Amino acid sequence: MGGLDLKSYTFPELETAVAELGLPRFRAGQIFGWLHEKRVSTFAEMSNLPASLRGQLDEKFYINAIRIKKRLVSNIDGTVKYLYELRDGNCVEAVLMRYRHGNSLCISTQVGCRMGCKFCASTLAGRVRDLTASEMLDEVYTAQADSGERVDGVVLMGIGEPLDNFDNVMAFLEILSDARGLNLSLRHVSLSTCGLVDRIYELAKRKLQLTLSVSLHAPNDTIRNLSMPINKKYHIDRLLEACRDYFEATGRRISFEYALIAGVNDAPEHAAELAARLRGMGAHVNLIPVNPVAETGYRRGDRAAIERFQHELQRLGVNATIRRELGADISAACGQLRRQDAALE
Ligand SMILES: C[S@@+](CC[C@H](N)C(=O)[O-])C[C@H]1O[C@@H](n2cnc3c(N)ncnc32)[C@H](O)[C@@H]1O
Ligand code: SF4
Repeated sequence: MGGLDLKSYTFPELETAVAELGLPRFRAGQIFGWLHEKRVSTFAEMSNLPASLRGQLDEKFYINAIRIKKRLVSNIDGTVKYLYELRDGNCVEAVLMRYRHGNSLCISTQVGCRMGCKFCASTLAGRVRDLTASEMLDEVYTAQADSGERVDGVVLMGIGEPLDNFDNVMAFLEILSDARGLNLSLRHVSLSTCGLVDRIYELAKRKLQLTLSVSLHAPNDTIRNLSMPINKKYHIDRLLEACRDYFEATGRRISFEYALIAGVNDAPEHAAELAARLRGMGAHVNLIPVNPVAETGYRRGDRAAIERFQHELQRLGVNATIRRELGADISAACGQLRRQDAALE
């Protein structure tokens, strides 16, 4: 087995690799199909390739695979949380959610996270490494194979900051949406970021059809500085400027995530401040009652406070919804994912 990760190659990269091996171009299509349509795990299974070529591939490349180390199923709503073990023994989590309009998989993009948001379990032990494109693809392929159901949408909202792993995430999206593979339209993909401004400009240039979600969680710098260290580098005004640029460049509306923390950011005046900042952006605000993480000490307000916040935003002309909670009994909600099984720690 070779040392190069063939499943992470985009189709054009695979065409180049095939040319370098002195092979005819059509081999690239065959190999890509085996990896991303039929999703085989060994070169031996690529039955329409000559044995000599399979041997050649095996010498130079490997086919990534991940293993389900643990699967938890919610008794409330059937949500499934997977603890996946990667080739090097590191673990990440993914969550399969079933909605009326189809199945959505929330995937991890890094082993851990270095962004340090105070309310988030994924960052508690820092960042170990980025995930490769093939590992992100395998989160999807493995959930599909295990559940026997198609994944209709993917959200990059698990462990990690996707824009801190930019190149691998871009390769992942290219392969995921390739018609020769899973062929999942980027219109069914949401990428969530804590707000890496430079990368938002970079992403805008690509004009992808995905939905960008920005984790805002505060109406001003004073509050945001307390819980999100990234805000010290990119203040809210700079972040929202990048969001406006993104909207203009792509025509895609941005969704803002706002986790309501009791007594911190959930007063009606915070809603008014938020509405004033988002005016004219066609923005959608997703309100999330902050999820409990033992180490954080943050608590959510009661339902009435959350609804009051939503109504205030709506009254001021900002579209706002309250996120439906899935998998509450298996710690599968936003910010509760870890790179180790909490029960095993
Ligand atoms: C875990 S992050 C991963 C994606 C990216 N790093 C980000 O921050 O947007 C996904 C979403 O969960 C939110 N989140 C983190 N901890 C949370 C908590 N305890 N309660 C509710 N949402 C939380 C994040 O702010 C973000 O909107
Ligand atoms: S909320 Fe996102 S960026 Fe912040 S620590 Fe968690 S995973 Fe990282």
